[in-house]
Amino acid sequence: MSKTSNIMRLALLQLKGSKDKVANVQNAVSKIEAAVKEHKPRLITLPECFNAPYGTKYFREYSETIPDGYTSLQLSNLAKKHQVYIVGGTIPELGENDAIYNTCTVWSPTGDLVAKHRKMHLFDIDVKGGIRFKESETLSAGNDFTIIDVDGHKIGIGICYDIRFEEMARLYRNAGCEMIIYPAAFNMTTGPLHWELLQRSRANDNQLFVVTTSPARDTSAEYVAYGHSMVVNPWAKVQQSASEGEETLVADIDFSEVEQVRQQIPVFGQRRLDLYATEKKST
Ligand SMILES: NC(=O)CC(=O)C(=O)O
Repeated sequence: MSKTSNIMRLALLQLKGSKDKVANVQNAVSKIEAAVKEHKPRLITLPECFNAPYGTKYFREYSETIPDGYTSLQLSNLAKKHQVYIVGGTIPELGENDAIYNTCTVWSPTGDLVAKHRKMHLFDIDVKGGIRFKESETLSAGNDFTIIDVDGHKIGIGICYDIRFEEMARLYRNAGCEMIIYPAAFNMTTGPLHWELLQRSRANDNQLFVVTTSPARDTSAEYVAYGHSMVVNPWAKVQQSASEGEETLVADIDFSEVEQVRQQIPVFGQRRLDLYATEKKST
């Protein structure tokens, strides 16, 4: 698709969550409706695990099939009704052979499912005195990279822990991406340490926009999300950041900044590919 404009308005919906799936989805519906009415975004992003509690004991219980499950149908209808792209955060997906995935769905303005990204790197950490989490107890990992085209701009999709793996972001850059969107739920241990650092690092490594959308922070929840949904520009500057609560962050993206930084700091062409390379293995 050829580039129709360098300017794109995003709405990042930092949403509260609960153990009530229907209430979670209906909250997303109302916030999407409000964002469209007030801001007319081209693309809307939702948080990781926005329709369910973020916890290994909940994933199977809250899982649903894609694209015919309840949450998918709601997002598809909204995308078509408002003629907007929706990067639908993530939901627990019931996949083939009864496997469960942490999956991001992307809906076009015609309501079609144009991409489905399954979290490639499962969040398995054990920080002493901090947090222990082991997605691999119940989830399977995805094996595919996901790139969408919005108005001629290639956008990579990753999910939360995927942001820690610079090879993935580099491969998106190598494929021509100007932005990477990560629905993500960092926590109160790793959030203060790494949330902004990782986004600015991936943006700087690859001279592209990095966009993250977190759940709102709920200190009564079993998993307390960090919040601070963010847009980082290709200069690795934080363009905009939400706070901790439920919030809609509206950002006007100027993709011409990507070319500007790449021309002024031309690291991509200066790589010593005679000595090293970042390569995608065929699966
Ligand atoms: N929750 C995640 O997938 C990742 C995370 O919180 C971290 O990397 O820290």
